[in-house]
Amino acid sequence: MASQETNIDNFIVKLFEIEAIKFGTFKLKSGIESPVYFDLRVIVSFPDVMNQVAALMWEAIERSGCKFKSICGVPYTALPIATCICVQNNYPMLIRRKEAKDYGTRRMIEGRYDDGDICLIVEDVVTSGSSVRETAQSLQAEKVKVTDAIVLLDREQGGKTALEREGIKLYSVITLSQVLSTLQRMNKLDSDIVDRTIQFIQDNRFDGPAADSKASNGSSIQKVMSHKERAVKCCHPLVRSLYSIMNDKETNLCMSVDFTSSEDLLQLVDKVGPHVCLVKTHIDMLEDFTTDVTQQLQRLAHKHNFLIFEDRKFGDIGKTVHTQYQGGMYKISSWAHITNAHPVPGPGIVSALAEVGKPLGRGCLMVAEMSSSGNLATGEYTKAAVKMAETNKDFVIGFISQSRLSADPDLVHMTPGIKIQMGGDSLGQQYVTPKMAITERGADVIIVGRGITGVSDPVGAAKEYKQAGYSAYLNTLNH
Ligand SMILES: O=c1ccn([C@@H]2O[C@H](COP(=O)(O)O)[C@@H](O)[C@H]2O)c(=O)[nH]1
Repeated sequence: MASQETNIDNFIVKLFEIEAIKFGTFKLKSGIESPVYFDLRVIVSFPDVMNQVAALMWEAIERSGCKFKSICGVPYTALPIATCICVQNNYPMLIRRKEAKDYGTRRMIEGRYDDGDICLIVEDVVTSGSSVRETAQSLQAEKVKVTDAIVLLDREQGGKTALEREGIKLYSVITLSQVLSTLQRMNKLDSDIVDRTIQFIQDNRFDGPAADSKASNGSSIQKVMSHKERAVKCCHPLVRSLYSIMNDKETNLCMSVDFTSSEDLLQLVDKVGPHVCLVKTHIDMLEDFTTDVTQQLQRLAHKHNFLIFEDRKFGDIGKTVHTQYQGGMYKISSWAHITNAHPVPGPGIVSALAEVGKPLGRGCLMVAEMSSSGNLATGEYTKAAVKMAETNKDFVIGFISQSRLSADPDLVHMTPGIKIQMGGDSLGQQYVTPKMAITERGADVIIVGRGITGVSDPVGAAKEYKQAGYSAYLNTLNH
């Protein structure tokens, strides 16, 4: 059976082959010249592609966990897509007119609905989000609520953030970064076209800084608090230490040092230590682990003033994680200031880890969202992770996330999947730039692995990430 990733790869190639995705020079409605163009109108001529689009969009809808009574496609390209989804899954559909009729009911929304019904919007491509917004406004004018929208392709030019600010959560089946990385991997695109397209997207965004955005719980983030303020005002002593380090060293960079040799790990940490606020380990990757490694790591943390984060991603029942955190070969709680946990087993995981970590002043991050393509940490699952964090702030200090999930300044948002160049790897990792993670997605800390460890000059790269991350943070303060 083909994996979901292979399915998506094949689907992207198919869209390219039928010229629903084109590269070249295209004049957009706005007059801007774009190196990429999506013409999803052609898919109506390919019933197999229509079926696949409807199936992939339905899978994404189910994964999101969003609740709705009816479905409305944004006219015109998404109308047949919405029709297929509704017919295949037995959901009622609503149609939005673009112009009111000048006879009869003059209604802008056709179909049966009641006040307060929730309608899911379906769209083919999102750029700024304006077409989804217009459709939402027409529905809302008829007292139909809109809380979620699903798009086949997100061009990643800020539509998602802009819609979320207005209370509409946007889910996508594929993103432009995924299209670029798949086509490049399949030798369908040259790297200069990929680079030109990435540059175009970065230069033509429609959203503002995270400071104006809304958190998923609906509350506005009033003002971005500086690291200096958070070093004093945050409740958890570990969070205050982290912000104090970030303020003193002028860095929001966490290096992920995913090595198999202790010597390589310690040597690099000694060199890069001055530029980071955190060092993240996967200690079980080491082939030659001894307790000396964690002792040396602690010595380096002291020497260069950074905290240690063991990316253990605990995910079992309370009793098991209690023993794993405290004991075993690695004795994680004895040396790692921070660790993390999946919310999947339920709140018992937090209580168990807290029993071990709280007396030692340790902190835990909930893995609320992931960077890998097709991951399942979305929708209701993410919301449950946020709730677990917000109700356990004496031990849970924040999230591993891809977006700003809580307006509470006590909770730190750390974002992995960061590279200077957007794109991905061949195993599903997806990258955004430091600037995008901080200014648009609201990250407090950026986590960089191979962007530093996989290049010939890791110290130079660390300095570059430090500078990009910190200037993006300063930018959020100025807005
Ligand atoms: O959603 C997640 C959660 C954790 N990670 C971890 O971060 C680093 C990223 O490494 P790169 O080399 O920068 O891709 C790695 O240790 C992952 O296990 C993540 O990438 N995404």
